[in-house]
Amino acid sequence: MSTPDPAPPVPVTVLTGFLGSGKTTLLNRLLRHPALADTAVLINEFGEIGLDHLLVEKLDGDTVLLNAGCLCCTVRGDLVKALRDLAVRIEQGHAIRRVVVETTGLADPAPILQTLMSDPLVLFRYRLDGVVTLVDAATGMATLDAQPEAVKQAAVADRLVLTKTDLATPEQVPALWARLRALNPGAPLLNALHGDITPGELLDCGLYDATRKHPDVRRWLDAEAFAAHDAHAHGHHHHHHHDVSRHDSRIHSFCLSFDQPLPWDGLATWLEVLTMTRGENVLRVKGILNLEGQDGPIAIHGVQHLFHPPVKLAAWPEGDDRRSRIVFILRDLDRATVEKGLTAFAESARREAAIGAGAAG
Ligand SMILES: Nc1nc2c(ncn2[C@@H]2O[C@H](COP(=O)(O)OP(=O)(O)OP(=O)(O)O)[C@@H](O)[C@H]2O)c(=O)[nH]1
Repeated sequence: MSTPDPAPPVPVTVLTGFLGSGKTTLLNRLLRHPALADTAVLINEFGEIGLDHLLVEKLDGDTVLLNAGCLCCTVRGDLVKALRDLAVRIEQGHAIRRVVVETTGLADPAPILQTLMSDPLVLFRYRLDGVVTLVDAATGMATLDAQPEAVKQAAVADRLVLTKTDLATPEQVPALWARLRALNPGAPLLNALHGDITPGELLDCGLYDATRKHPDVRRWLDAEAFAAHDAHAHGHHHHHHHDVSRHDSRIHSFCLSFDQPLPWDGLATWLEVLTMTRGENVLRVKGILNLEGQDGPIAIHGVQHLFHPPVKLAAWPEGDDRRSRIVFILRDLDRATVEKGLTAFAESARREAAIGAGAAG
């Protein structure tokens, strides 16, 4: 008798955005939607008394308050515990099809993402679906100027949502869009007035969904968006060069693509060196790889010094695009340095393999 297949991992959406950017408002609206039936909400509160959980309507046994402050390890410990407890309830037959983690406005999303990549039980039961970052249209510009954490939240997002456009001036919105686009070319820019948004725009943007036939790479890692942004930025170089703020200019978001299959040895060694030496500046890396000696694509995903175990995908993306594409969101590390390092490690691994083959033959 065969054992039944384990339940598919539950998608986790991380909802972030600066203080008062409208996270609770949006979450309340979303939770009313049928697409979010059976969603468990975890709220990571900053401060002694969590008020947000009182504001999340439909509060029931599946809303857990993580009253942990913003110390990274405390947050991680509590989040692991909450996710483990939830996993037990799922096992007992409790219908939970999705998890939303609402972070405090001051939070760095990195430890939350890392939790989803490093705890064995969490890795088994859950998959990161995406990071949704809310930006207040009226105050967003000033917040991005003053708060490096807000810049980081916007840079690592899979979906960017502009809120409170009704309070913004007609000039503020396009200026903010341009700034967010420059920080994070790959994330679709959406609008939510008073939290009103279609769930489909925010959810299911992850890649690790084994149930899909073709991985929806474009939803997960929009390499074309980076190319379009590069072309646009170069065309307008002289116009927006001068108004890039100090925080923004530290962030480098770009996509490298490789036509030839890459040697895993070289790439893995290089990633290890990168995360060991510059881990705190690796805000996010995600990629789909065509590796030498592998038939199918491999997905990689990392945050700071932690990488999710590489995932073998069942098929190449639609259109059979077999190029390796890696998106980098880095601080104080530019494209040229990364490209040079990666290429050098790949070439050296190829040389070693050739020598090894020669010696063997
Ligand atoms: N005018 C306007 N107000 C909004 C909009 N979205 C949210 N708000 C209001 O903005 C305030 C803050 O919204 P919240 O949803 O509490 O924001 P939050 O991000 O959860 O706040 P923190 O938990 O403090 O970080 C509330 O008074 C909302 O009613 C919008 O689109 N337009």
